[in-house]
Parts: sequence; C-alpha cells; structure tokens
Amino acid sequence: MKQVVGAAIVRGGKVLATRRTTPPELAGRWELPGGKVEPGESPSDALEREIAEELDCTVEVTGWLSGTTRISDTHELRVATARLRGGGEPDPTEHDQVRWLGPDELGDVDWLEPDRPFLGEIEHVLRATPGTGLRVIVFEEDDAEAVAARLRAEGYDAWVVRERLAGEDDDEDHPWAVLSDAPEMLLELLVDEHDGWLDREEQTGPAGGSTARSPLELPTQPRRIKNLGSPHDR
Ligand SMILES: Nc1nc2c([nH]c(=O)n2[C@H]2C[C@H](O)[C@@H](COP(=O)(O)OP(=O)(O)OP(=O)(O)O)O2)c(=O)[nH]1
Repeated sequence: MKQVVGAAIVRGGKVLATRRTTPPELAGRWELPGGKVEPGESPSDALEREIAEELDCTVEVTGWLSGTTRISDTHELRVATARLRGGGEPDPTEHDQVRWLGPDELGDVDWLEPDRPFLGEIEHVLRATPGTGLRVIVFEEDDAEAVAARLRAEGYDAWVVRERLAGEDDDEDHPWAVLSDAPEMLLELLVDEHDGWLDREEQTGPAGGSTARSPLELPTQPRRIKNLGSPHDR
C-alpha cells in the first residue's frame, strides 16, 4: 500500500484546510495539505517537502494522529499534526483557497472522504491547545514586523498577517495583525510601543468564550478574593 500524508497544521487553536483544484473529480473538495511519500523518503520528510511545495512555508511535524484511511486500492492516508516555522504565512501554489478552521468549524467545508475520520481527533487537539485569541493590530507593516521580531527574540512564535476586522469595509486598507502565543502582558507592552491595540478574537465553543483563557487576563483585572462563603455557612 502506498502512503499519502496530510498535515493538520495547527496555529492559535485552528487548523489549516486547503481546497483542491485537481483532478476535476476532486476539485472544490477540501483536504489537509500533503501528498504522496516518495520511495526512500520518511513520512515526515515527505510532508515537510509537500508543504514547502504547496504552501511555500516551513512546517515541523509534531506528532501523528492514530489510524490510516483507505484512499484507493493502492493508497492510504496518514495524518500528522504540524506547526508553522519561521513566521512564513501559507501561500497556496496548487490550492485555490485556504481556511483556518476552529474546532466548531470543522464541519463547515466539504472534506475528501478519507480525511473525515481524522476530524474527531483534530477537534480534540484544537480544544486541548486553544489559541489565546489575541492579536496585536497596527497600521504599518514595519510596526508589525518589529513586534513579531521582538516576540521571536523573546522565544515566542509570531506571524504577521493582513487582517480584516469586524465591521470593516471590503475596500478599506486592512491593518496588520501579529498573531502570537506570547502572554498578554508582553503584547500589551508592544502595543503601547507601536501605537497599536490588542484585539481579542471571539472564541466559540462549549467553554463559553474567551473567559476560558482567564489566566492571561489576571494582570489587568481587579484582584478577586476567593469567596469562602459567609461564616454561618460553615
Ligand atoms: N494531499 C492530500 N491528498 C489526499 C488527502 N485525502 C485524500 O483522499 N487525498 C488523495 C487525493 C489524491 O488522490 C491523493 C494525493 O495525491 P496528491 O496529488 O495530493 O499528491 P502528490 O502531489 O504527491 O501527487 P503527484 O503529483 O505525485 O501525483 O490522495 C489529503 O488530505 N491530502
């Protein structure tokens, strides 16, 4: 059986889905980016090569999901989790659309059949490693790059993306956003230095919103005294 490998690229609590353009019978269907393992190649090497070819960015395989699914009589699919390296933004060379999907959005696209059995485990991974939902917003690209460089120097991941904000008009000049896994306090600092602001992305899901990440908010909130109940309760 020949191996096809797909990458569940995870960033900020979302996974990257890509839309196929070929062959005609698969065009328009969504998949995890990847491709066939070549003779003598390890599955991880194949995946990192395919992602570089298809999305012009570098990933690091972080683990493999359990199981394989049958694509055809001759091919089967394995799926790895992966993270983006080096701050490069995925730029599709073969797919005509990409989407970052949160755990509640995995059903929103028409996945190829062999990918579907992996979605449950992917959802689990996304819920276990939620993003902070925080974005540094600035108006100048130079500021965004400076913020990202500073965060990377501090040992955090950071990506510069062009953002469209809620309520914004299509034609308007979009601001720049820096996505990062750095703590809120550090982001606040950089926002002040670069004349931007901190944007909190709406989080959906059973936990009921961004309060799921309350540890990050502690420094900016009034200190809360743990309620031990009134004396006559005990
Ligand atoms: N890349 C990828 N292919 C998938 C997935 N699920 C799935 O059924 N497939 C199928 C579609 C294709 O028939 C086959 C992979 O072929 P491909 O065209 O993506 O791989 P490749 O670039 O190495 O192919 P090739 O040009 O060497 O023929 O597996 C998936 O999640 N990712």
